[in-house]
Amino acid sequence: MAQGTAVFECAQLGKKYQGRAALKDVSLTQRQGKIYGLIGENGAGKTTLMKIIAGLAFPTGGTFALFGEAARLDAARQQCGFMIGSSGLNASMSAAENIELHGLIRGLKLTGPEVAELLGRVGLEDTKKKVRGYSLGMKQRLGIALAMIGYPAYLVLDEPVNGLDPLGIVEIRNMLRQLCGEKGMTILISSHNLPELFQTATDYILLHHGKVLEEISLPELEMKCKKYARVRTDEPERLLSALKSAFPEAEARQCPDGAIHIFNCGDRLTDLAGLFHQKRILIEEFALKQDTPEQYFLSRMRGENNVKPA
Ligand SMILES: Nc1ncnc2c1ncn2[C@@H]1O[C@H](COP(=O)(O)OP(=O)(O)OP(=O)(O)O)[C@@H](O)[C@H]1O
Repeated sequence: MAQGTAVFECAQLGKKYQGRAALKDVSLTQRQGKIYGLIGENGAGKTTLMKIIAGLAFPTGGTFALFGEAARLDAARQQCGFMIGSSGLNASMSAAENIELHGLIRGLKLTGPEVAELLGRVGLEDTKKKVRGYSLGMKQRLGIALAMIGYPAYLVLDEPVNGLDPLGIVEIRNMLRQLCGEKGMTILISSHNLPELFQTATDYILLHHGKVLEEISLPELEMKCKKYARVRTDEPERLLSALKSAFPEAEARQCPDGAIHIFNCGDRLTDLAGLFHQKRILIEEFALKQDTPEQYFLSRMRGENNVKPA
């Protein structure tokens, strides 16, 4: 599959449960070879979107396609691997037996070395131990291995690092990035572990109350997380006007608490302070700040807007 080909596309996708909207007008395109981080608060609609992709829930509005196929979705799903909710582990079987069984369900008769390779990728030993004796982290690793059977072109993982210890999280992150590079897989991951997700995903989708609030690539996110000046004044219009003439490249964002965040002013903070002094604009707060990706998404969810200097 060519780099950049659309793996998943949806338009105005909606889902209502008993009349209550879980997804509203979601339009997205996910392209081959990228790792998408799906972010959102509890109840934002992340699992619902993944379930629709997997065929475990049905949309009540809109359209979607997998690998360009909107009609024969079952066939398209043969190229996908899913870990959503309880991953269908058989507690009375070993990890290898679980993989063999799920392989057969998917029409694949896996060889011993293929099973061992999958177990190795997720850091599980090929023991006879039954899954019922596994820790949460081991079950999680096995769930990821089951989704990876046959190395699908599109891997959808709901909270894959949930229950893993810090070392396990790093191992799974490295493994997913390796798979993406080595096999050209496209991966969709939801996670509440944002610092971890920011080290894994190449692109981010922010869901909020069932809507896509933002789609952003890692370089764009890094740009958004650059340094800014936080200024508070009771003369915001005069400040924005002075800013426009002296710093046309500056971008100002008004926060709900009344403060103005000024981006693209680089290292010219002293010039900025000098400008406000010269224009006799009373400044109550003036500080140099830098958002983390987490703070950036939180501020988006709180509804902070960009305002152009007037
Ligand atoms: N089977 C269902 N029946 C009724 N309502 C549901 C069902 N599944 C989800 N919902 C509702 O749909 C909304 C979105 O839920 P969803 O599980 O998709 O969110 P989420 O972003 O995955 O949340 P979390 O981070 O808590 O897993 C929530 O309000 C939830 O209560």
